[in-house]
Order: sequence, then structure tokens, then C-alpha cells
Amino acid sequence: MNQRVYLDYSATTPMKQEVLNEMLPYFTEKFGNPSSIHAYGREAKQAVDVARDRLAKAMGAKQDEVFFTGGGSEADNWAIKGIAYANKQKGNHIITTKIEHHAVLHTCEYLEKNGFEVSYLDVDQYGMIDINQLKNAITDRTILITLMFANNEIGTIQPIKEIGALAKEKGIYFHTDAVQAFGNVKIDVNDLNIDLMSISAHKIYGPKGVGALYIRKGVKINSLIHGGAQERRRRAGTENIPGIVGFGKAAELAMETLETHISHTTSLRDKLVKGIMEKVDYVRLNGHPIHRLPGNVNFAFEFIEGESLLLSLDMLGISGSSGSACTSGSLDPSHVLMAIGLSHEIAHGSLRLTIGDFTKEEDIDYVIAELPKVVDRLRQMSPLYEKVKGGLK
Ligand SMILES: Cc1ncc(COP(=O)(O)O)c(C=O)c1O
Repeated sequence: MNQRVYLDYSATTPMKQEVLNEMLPYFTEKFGNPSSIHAYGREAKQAVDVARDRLAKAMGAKQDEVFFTGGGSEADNWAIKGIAYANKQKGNHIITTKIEHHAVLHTCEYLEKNGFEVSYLDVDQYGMIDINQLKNAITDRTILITLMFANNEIGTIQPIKEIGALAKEKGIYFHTDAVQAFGNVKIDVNDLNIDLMSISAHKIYGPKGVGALYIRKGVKINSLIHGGAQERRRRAGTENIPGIVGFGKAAELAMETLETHISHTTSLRDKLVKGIMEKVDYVRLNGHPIHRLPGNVNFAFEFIEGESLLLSLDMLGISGSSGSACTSGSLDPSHVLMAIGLSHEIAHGSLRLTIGDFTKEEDIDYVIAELPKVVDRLRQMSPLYEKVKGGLK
């Protein structure tokens, strides 16, 4: 029986036992609706307050600046559409990048069909934006800069502090999709001048289907979900109490263990990169060599089909990803890998392996032992590789 090695922490994380323990009573005996004024309702409301407080502390915000949502995608939609429609008297121009998650890109495309203009910034070969290109893109009609904190595929971390300072200086709202960064890097919304920030519980060892949007006090934003008066009249719908409780606990744990989490994932990441680079030829590391998420590895193997590589690894019990979880299954090369300038062929030969708290040293040893063999076997089937190896090219 093969070992089972999960290396897809950027797609989702397993929930921690402490998180589940804290959630469980809210499915059964503590089942109240926080909008009810009786004891059951008050108990549920108090649980939401505790979770909100924990999240606020984890990002340096005030409690009443944190709003729960049904996940990171909803938070992105709310931030972008909410700012666009609330500020359209001031302007109709939004700036983003070509490497955002589809929750941001498709929201921007939707707004373009509805009278807004969007500038999509390029990135360099490492996935980094150019702050001068950002400055030049700003017009007197710009109302929002929405720019991801860290990329979900290649792990590149953007210069968020500089972007926040620029947005503040120009009087433009700054939203960041921090779904991948939160819990992996230290974030203080005031220090970084962030006005709006999306986060999601299932990326930080919490439950799926719950997220949050940080909205700085005073920011002019419309609601996305209309109905009841929940979330201080800004996001209708009976709250997902167990989910919110789990998110709060996961955020608290993430902050308590941030340093050890970063050193654990960074050292395994570096070991994996070194191990593969030493044993395999015609391979490069996608993403920034230094400014990248601690647990992110993304290789581009030449002369290989990423899908075949994934399937072969899956048979060995190794679970990775060929791009973002949302794009796997489609044959189009990832928009992120295209944006950093990879050819279609090399983009198709890319493999993302993301490391987390439960990854062990022996898991990485196993991958370093098996992956080169798989790459070698698949390349034997590539006529081009044979040619290159034989020096015929
Ligand atoms: C950068 C980024 N933004 C947004 C999302 C969407 O979050 P959720 O799955 O909670 O809707 C993801 C999930 O993969 C992500 O990686």
C-alpha cells in the first residue's frame, strides 16, 4: 500500500480537531438563531461576537469592521461590486491584475458589461506587478484597486504595503484578496493601508463555505445580499453559526502558531525545491524565488503533460494540482502561467505542490524519491525529449 501524501493545501486544508470540537455544540444543543432575543438566540449571538473578535485581532481590525460571508468568492464579489455601485458618481474605473482568482476576474468582467472600465495590470516573469505601471493606470475616474495579496497558483506575494500607501495617497479604495495569504503571513490592515480584505476559513484549517470581508470604517459600499438585518444590516441571511465559530477558532490558532507554521512549511518547501532541482533536468520554479507563500511550490517541467503527471502521482498516493483547483479539469492553460510568460507547452507541464501543517519530512522525502522517476518515465514517451537528449536539436 502506497503512502498517502496530501500536497494541495492551497486548494483546501483539513480541519483541525480543536476547530471541530469548538463547532460541534453549535450543531446540536446550542442551535439558536442569533436574531432571537431569548437565551438560545443570545448564546448563538455571543458565539458570533467571539468569532468576530478573534478575526479582528488576527488582522489588526476593529470588531465592527469584520463581516461574515459564505466564503472567499462571496467576499470578493461583495467588495468589488459593492464599491463599484456605491461610488459610481465618483468614477467607473477599476484597476486589477491579470493573475487574480476568477472570483475577482469574472466579477470585473461582469462589471465591464455593466458600464465600468477595468485595467488589468501585467506581471513580470515572477508574477510581480510593477508599481509604476499601477501608478500610470490611475485616472481621476479610478475608484478601486483590487489586487491579490498572494497568488493561489505560483505563491507570489505582492508589495501590498506600497500599493496600500499609493491608494491612500490618491484617495482610491484598496481591496486585497488575501484568501491565500491570511494565516500564512502576518497581516495588519492598518499598517498595510488595506480598506477591504477577503479571507476564507477552509484555507486556514477551518470549515468550508464561510469567509469574511474586512471593511474599514467609513468605506462607502453597497450590500450584495439583501434581506434581513444580519451583519449590521449589510449581509442578509441567518448566520452559519458552526462555520463562523470554526472560522474564529481557526484564525485564533493560526495566529498563535504563525511563526512555527511559517518555519515548518518554509523548510519543507525549500527541501522539496532543492531535492527536485538537483535530480531533474529541464525544470524551473514558477513564481518569485523569495517573495512567495511559505508552503507553495510550483514546478514547470518541460516535455511533460501536467495531467499525466498528476494522474501518475495520484497512483502513488501523492495529491497535487496542475494549476488552481478551479481551473483543473479544463484544458486551457492557466491564465496565471500565461501571464508570467510561459509557453502553452510549459504551462501544461506545470505542477503545484502546496505544503501545510500536517506535512511531514518523510512525505517530502517520498516525493523527492518518486517524482523524478515519474518525470523520467513520462519523458521517455516524448519524442521531443528524446531528440533534445540525443543532441539532435
Ligand atoms: C486567491 C483566492 N481567492 C478566492 C478564493 C475563493 O475562496 P472560496 O473557496 O472560499 O470561495 C480562492 C480559493 O481557491 C483563492 O485561492
